[in-house]
Amino acid sequence: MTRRDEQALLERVEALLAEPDHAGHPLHEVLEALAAQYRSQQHQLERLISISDRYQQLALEARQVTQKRYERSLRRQQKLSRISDGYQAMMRERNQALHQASTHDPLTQLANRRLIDERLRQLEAAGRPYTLALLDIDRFKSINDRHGHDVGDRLLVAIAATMREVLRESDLCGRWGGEEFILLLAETRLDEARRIVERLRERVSAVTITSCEERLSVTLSAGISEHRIGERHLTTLQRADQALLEAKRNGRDRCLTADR
Ligand SMILES: Nc1nc2c(ncn2[C@@H]2O[C@H](COP(=O)(O)OP(=O)(O)OP(=O)(O)O)[C@@H](O)[C@H]2O)c(=O)[nH]1
Repeated sequence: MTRRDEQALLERVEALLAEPDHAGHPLHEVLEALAAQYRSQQHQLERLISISDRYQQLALEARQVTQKRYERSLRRQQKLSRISDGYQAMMRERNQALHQASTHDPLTQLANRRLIDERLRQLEAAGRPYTLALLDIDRFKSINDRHGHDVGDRLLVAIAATMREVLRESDLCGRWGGEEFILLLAETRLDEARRIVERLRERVSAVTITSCEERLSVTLSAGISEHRIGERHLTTLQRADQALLEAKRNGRDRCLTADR
């Protein structure tokens, strides 16, 4: 029976009870008590339902407040983590830039003396074989004197770019001084190093830049030395330097290996 049916039945009972003809009927009193009992129960049930509805409403509101608070705090955390990510990325970039600046030459972007020194020490400590070459641009002063320092700089940058192109990933090329470069060829014997440096010398001599409609190019002299087991890298460097001096004395635009 639905609630509506129950209500209709109760109304019928109450209507019957209200009829004067039924007053004094033996069932009148019992039925009246039953109807009153039913009304009271119905009232209590409605109160319970209303309390339960209010409780559910309160629980729903509490859940919504908690949900909103949670979403607000989540948005705040997401914003904080975006700021922190951005900050970390900026720090990473700055660290990389600092590392690049401390290990590379600002003009040519080649490795600087500090990085080359570090690699030489590492190779020496690890006992790994290597050959190194010192390369010096020939008569570079005359380029600066005739065309100015800026043109000299452009030529240095073009030469450095060619060196990067010619060399293997594993080779390290650095700017050793003003117009002097160094190559560090790990796991490379003297003969192979000589071939590499010769190729580099030819490629550098083909590099040209234009200044006042004049095409400028230069040549390179190089001294090559293979590291000997147990010797300090400074000694290897000194031999390469000697070979470079010899190359200059012998007319430049050439590549000499140190005596073994
Ligand atoms: N443009 C420019 N010139 C530089 C730089 N560093 C050094 N130099 C110049 O390089 C020239 C080197 O001259 P020198 O040492 O006399 O040697 P060179 O004229 O190359 O002659 P050789 O080495 O004997 O063949 C000098 O004029 C320096 O000023 C630089 O960063 N930029």
